[in-house]
Amino acid sequence: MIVTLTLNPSLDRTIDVDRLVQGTMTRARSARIDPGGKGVNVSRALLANRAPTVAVVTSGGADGEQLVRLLEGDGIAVHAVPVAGRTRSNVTIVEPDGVVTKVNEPGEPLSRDELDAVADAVLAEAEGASWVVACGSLPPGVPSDIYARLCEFFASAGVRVAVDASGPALPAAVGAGPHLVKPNRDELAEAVGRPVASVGDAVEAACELRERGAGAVLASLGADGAVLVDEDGVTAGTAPVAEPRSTVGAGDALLAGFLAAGARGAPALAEGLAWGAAAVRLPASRMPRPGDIRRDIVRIDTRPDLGRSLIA
Ligand SMILES: Nc1ncnc2c1ncn2[C@@H]1O[C@H](COP(=O)(O)OP(=O)(O)O)[C@@H](O)[C@H]1O
Ligand SMILES: O=P(O)(O)OC[C@H]1O[C@](O)(COP(=O)(O)O)[C@@H](O)[C@@H]1O
Repeated sequence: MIVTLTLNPSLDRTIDVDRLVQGTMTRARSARIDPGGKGVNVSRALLANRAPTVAVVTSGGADGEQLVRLLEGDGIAVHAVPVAGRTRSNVTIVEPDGVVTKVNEPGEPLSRDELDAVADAVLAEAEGASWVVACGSLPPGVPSDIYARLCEFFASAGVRVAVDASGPALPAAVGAGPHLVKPNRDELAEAVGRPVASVGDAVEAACELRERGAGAVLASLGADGAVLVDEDGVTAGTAPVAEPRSTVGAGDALLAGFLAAGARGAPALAEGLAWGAAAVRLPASRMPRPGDIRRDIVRIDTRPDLGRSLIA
């Protein structure tokens, strides 16, 4: 069982327009609403591929109720923690040439009691779980070490923790020794304080996060695929997509596939890449089902000296 935690879930509103012109009224060609937030997407991808999962989410106001209804309608086991603040909406505007403009609301603050209620929910669901996966931005006012505290708590409980975070929450979590972190290129660069332009830069930065405490680093690199740096060394892979539809949720699908395949080594990386590529071929933040996933396009490099060759 994989328990996901989304402290800042969202209704993901995807709007297709012919052309987005700032400062003008544009009539949309179509629009859709999906349940969102990074942990939510991980659970959505896992469920779509029949991997057992529970999504722990905060839920506030009518939008929070709609989020829970959408998830339950998709058959996802949800542990919703009621909160006073309204659940946010994240808007993605897509133009025919593939240009995507995304505006994410910050979300509403959580009170101390609400954070305690979330902790109790995760604790209850984590009983017997193989992973707790904490993903996404933190609502305003939530301490940036919240994921770190989760890592410390579950380390003593023998439950593995994966973190997909941005900003100060990522280095704080790394220092608490998570089993796995899943930064994208920008998050990796921010965590090490230098650009990550090449795959070699990503490997070097991932090695630094391991030295600082992370057990394994699954670094996603957009169209350049992903690299995995763990106790077995460095593995890199790609899964090219000729006509990307939407990259929203691709990182979450990559993480879900990696976890579903055992979260270690080349086979798990390959599965994550296949799920990530499948998500990119789908519109909005649709998560791939078994029929969407193509494993033949995945290329994995497992040369033993790969790390040195990429960094040199
Ligand atoms: N343009 C693309 N072509 C092919 N695969 C892609 C593309 N964009 C993303 N992916 C896949 O999705 C994964 C996650 O994408 P990325 O943008 O790095 O993460 P995030 O969504 O977390 O920012 C990548 O590792 C890759 O496997
Ligand atoms: O594209 P990614 O990084 O896989 O995640 C997509 C998800 O992240 C979100 O953009 C939220 O991200 P934040 O929590 O960082 O604001 C959601 O709208 C969307 O469901």
